[in-house]
Amino acid sequence: MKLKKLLLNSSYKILQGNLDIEITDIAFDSRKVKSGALFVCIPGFQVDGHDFISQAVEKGASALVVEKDVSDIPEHITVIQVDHARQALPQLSHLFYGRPTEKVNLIGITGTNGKTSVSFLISKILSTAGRTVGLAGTIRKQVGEKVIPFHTTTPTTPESSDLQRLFKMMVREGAEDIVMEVSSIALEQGRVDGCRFKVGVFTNLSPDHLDDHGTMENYKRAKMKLFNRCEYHVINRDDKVAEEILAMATGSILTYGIEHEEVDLKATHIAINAEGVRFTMEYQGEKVEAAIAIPGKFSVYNALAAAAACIPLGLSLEEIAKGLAAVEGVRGRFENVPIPSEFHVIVDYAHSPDALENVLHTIRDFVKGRVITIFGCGGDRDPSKRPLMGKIAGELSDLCILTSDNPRTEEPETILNHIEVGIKETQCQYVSEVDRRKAIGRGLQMAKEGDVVLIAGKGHEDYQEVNGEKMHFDDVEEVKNWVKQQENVD
Ligand SMILES: CC(=O)N[C@H]1[C@@H](OP(=O)(O)OP(=O)(O)OC[C@H]2O[C@@H](n3ccc(=O)[nH]c3=O)[C@H](O)[C@@H]2O)O[C@H](CO)[C@@H](O)[C@@H]1O[C@H](C)C(=O)N[C@@H](C)C(=O)N[C@H](CCC(=O)O)C(=O)O
Ligand SMILES: Nc1ncnc2c1ncn2[C@@H]1O[C@H](COP(=O)(O)OP(=O)(O)OP(=O)(O)O)[C@@H](O)[C@H]1O
Ligand SMILES: N[C@H](CCC[C@H](N)C(=O)O)C(=O)O
Ligand SMILES: [Mg+2]
Repeated sequence: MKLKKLLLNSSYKILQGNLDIEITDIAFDSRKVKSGALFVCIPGFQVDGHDFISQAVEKGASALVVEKDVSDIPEHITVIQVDHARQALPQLSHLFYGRPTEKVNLIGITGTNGKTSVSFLISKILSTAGRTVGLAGTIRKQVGEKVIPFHTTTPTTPESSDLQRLFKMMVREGAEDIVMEVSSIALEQGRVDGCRFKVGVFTNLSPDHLDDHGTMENYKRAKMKLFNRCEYHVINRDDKVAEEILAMATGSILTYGIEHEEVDLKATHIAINAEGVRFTMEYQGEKVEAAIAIPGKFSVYNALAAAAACIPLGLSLEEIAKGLAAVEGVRGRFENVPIPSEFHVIVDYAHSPDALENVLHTIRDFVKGRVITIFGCGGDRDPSKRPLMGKIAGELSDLCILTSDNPRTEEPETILNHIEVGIKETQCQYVSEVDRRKAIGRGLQMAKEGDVVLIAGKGHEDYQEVNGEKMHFDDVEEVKNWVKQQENVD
């Protein structure tokens, strides 16, 4: 595509060269530049893309988008200057990849907890109804049955040009609907600018990512950015910030909830047990029985969010209930690990105070024996959540084992000390064991008939990140290995 066409909707200054050149690719990482590419220089949090111009040129870039003044660029390279390179990238990419989001129903989910779960539920409902669905989120990116390979460091919501490329690929593979998680960081950085959403879903808001956003107010404002670019807004009206979102919503509104009197989609007659939840879905006077094989009140909320998102896509309540019934669970989300023992083991991705509290309440509702919680908190992430999670785990468990969860560049012991501050406010017995494998072994060893062992924080993750290195580690696999070891000892 000609550079001139790519710049159609942008304001820019030509520093050198001409716009009548063919662009074959868009890159924001100099290491991935291909011959004929447009290299967009982004000043990042770690390094500055402008410092890698010579590498991009060596690799064959034919044009640059910069926001700073640059010099000594070879004459044959066209250089365009914009105010904000990261903000220019989505618009350029949207045009370069042929406006893919205008060819599908794009459904975006934002909120502190439940994005991955709700996106899986929506995708299951739509695929059960016979539609081809694209899915982009934390666990994987896929279209239909095809998993799209991505580097392990790719964020939940990829950078805008990766995202638009992914959308194009999904459209080519026949996707009619694309369901994606939209993180607050992505909204803040404009990664979804240029996307046209058919439906935007808000699940809930509770403290997390305060290291990135500074205050809850900023965090909330970032989340709200999804709701000025959607045709339909699906809002959890039981959440305390729902009214604020409703007040600024620009499209049609569909609310859901359990407690609030005035919602469009309501769950009543809720029955929760260790296997899952059953409830009645009520919408505009119509009632349908629904069930989903993931326990917890939060599962009812996730099912309602998914159901409400599918209504503007033309699905009936019966089709929605059929899709929910087909859900077999989501990897690492309240995942029951089958073991030949008289106690239960649950692996869950709860890594925020609110998520941990929800999961532990759910377990408390059905546990016959004790609750043994094994968890930690991520390094280089919001330290304010550590004592809060310690307190919640202490209040709702009989025994806690504090351990490592991606310490990254921090000392694992320091993180555990922060968690201890909160757990010490409770009566709960606890031990600290930085080695997660040993911690899991210890928890399982201590478990007796009727107990539930919760291994929280890593869910689907298959690595432990220490000092920039990701080593293979999988909580479910660890439990299975422990079982094998016991069998060998016996
Ligand atoms: C904090 C954050 O948002 N980081 C993202 C951000 O990085 P950055 O701005 O710091 O980039 P940088 O490393 O300083 O590099 C600046 C520029 O120079 C380029 N570069 C760099 C090196 C080089 O040799 N050549 C080169 O051209 C880079 O490609 C980049 O364009 O932009 C990068 C390019 O898109 C992302 O890969 C990176 O995500 C990192 C992997 C990350 O950890 N992100 C997390 C925090 C994240 O986004 N998480 C959210 C939230 C998850 C949740 O909801 O819980 C998510 O959506 O996943
Ligand atoms: N609706 C909900 N409300 C509160 N907690 C929830 C909800 N849904 C799931 N959880 C809890 O939060 C954890 C993370 O859920 P999920 O992965 O769906 O959220 P997410 O928003 O995608 O998280 P991330 O931002 O890390 O990608 C689950 O393992 C569960 O413990
Ligand atoms: N999207 C979250 C995931 C956290 C998962 C937890 N295991 C951790 O490493 O803190 C983040 O990157 O902050
Ligand atoms: Mg997620």
